Amino acid sequence: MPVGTPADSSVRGDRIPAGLEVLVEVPATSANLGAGYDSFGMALDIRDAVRARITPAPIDPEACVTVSGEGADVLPRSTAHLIHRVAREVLAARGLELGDRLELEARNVIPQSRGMGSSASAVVAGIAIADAIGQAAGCEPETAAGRLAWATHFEGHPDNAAPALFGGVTISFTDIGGAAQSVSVPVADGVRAVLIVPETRLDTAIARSLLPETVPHADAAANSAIAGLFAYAISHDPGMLLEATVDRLHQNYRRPAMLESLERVDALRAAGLAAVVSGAGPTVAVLGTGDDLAERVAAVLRGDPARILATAIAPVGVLTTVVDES
Ligand SMILES: Nc1ncnc2c1ncn2[C@@H]1O[C@H](COP(=O)(O)OP(=O)(O)OP(=O)(O)O)[C@@H](O)[C@H]1O
Ligand SMILES: N[C@@H](CCO)C(=O)O
Repeated sequence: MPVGTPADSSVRGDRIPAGLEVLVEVPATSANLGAGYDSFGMALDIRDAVRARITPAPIDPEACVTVSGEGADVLPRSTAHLIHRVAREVLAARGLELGDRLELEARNVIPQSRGMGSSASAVVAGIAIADAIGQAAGCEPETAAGRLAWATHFEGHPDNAAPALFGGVTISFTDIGGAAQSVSVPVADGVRAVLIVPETRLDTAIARSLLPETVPHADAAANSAIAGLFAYAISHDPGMLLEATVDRLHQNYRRPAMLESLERVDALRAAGLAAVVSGAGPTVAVLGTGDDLAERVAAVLRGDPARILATAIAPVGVLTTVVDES
């Protein structure tokens, strides 16, 4: 877990300006992208927005978060809310205690528990809010590596967090020192994504519990070749994306938990479209080119009730605006 260093060791909560307002906008993400289990990810042009405010006086810790849109009926309104919890923990590591003065207003559009990185987006929002508050209190900005380390600490794996932080298509890995790192891969002109989002939800923890402890060596070897091919196809030759998105590590093991999603993947791939399970599912992502990609997907899935969302790959990750420095 990273521990940010205050620029001045006397930095404490009383240095946080009352009235400070920060707006963060975080993209949805699609992880794995076929062969890149727990590694590949891409940012999507769909964003949750969170406004954070430092109140002049302490507020009720049971009612310090408002939520509209996705999850409004289930997410906590208290300091137990994921974004609140992340922001407080990151600030505490910098010696900054908020003392019940952080108010959040979340406007959510990213579908939750569907494989579109909603939890990573919430974690990244908390990290970005903490960083902006920390800087207003005199701390150094968090480094890119520090942000990714924090996100990995909360998420357990960096594949969704990296594109939510940095945008585009990312390849995350653990470096030889044991730290999460990521690199950005250029995306060839015209590559876009179509998401097929069902009403059903699947908890990532449940999807992960279906994976075996070990896989056959032949599968690992084939998967590593395809993972390398993906980096080439997405950046240089999108015509190879169908070949470059074959997975042998996770999708089939998870089939029992999302039969319809895997049927969609099979049907789309049989029609020549590069379809994969998005993250831990049950959303399906299709990568390809052409203005008519969504129509081609819809033609294969005719009569399917799942929502079809056409989106660009977002070139930038989380956006932070200090609205009022007070
Ligand atoms: N905007 C949000 N604000 C607060 N908590 C959230 C938010 N979005 C997601 N969460 C929390 O994360 C949980 C969903 O996480 P989960 O990892 O199961 O799915 P996901 O992140 O949408 O999918 P995936 O990781 O496969 O892309 C929600 O049940 C909720 O607890
Ligand atoms: N790589 C992760 C993404 C979802 O968090 C998984 O497939 O479980």
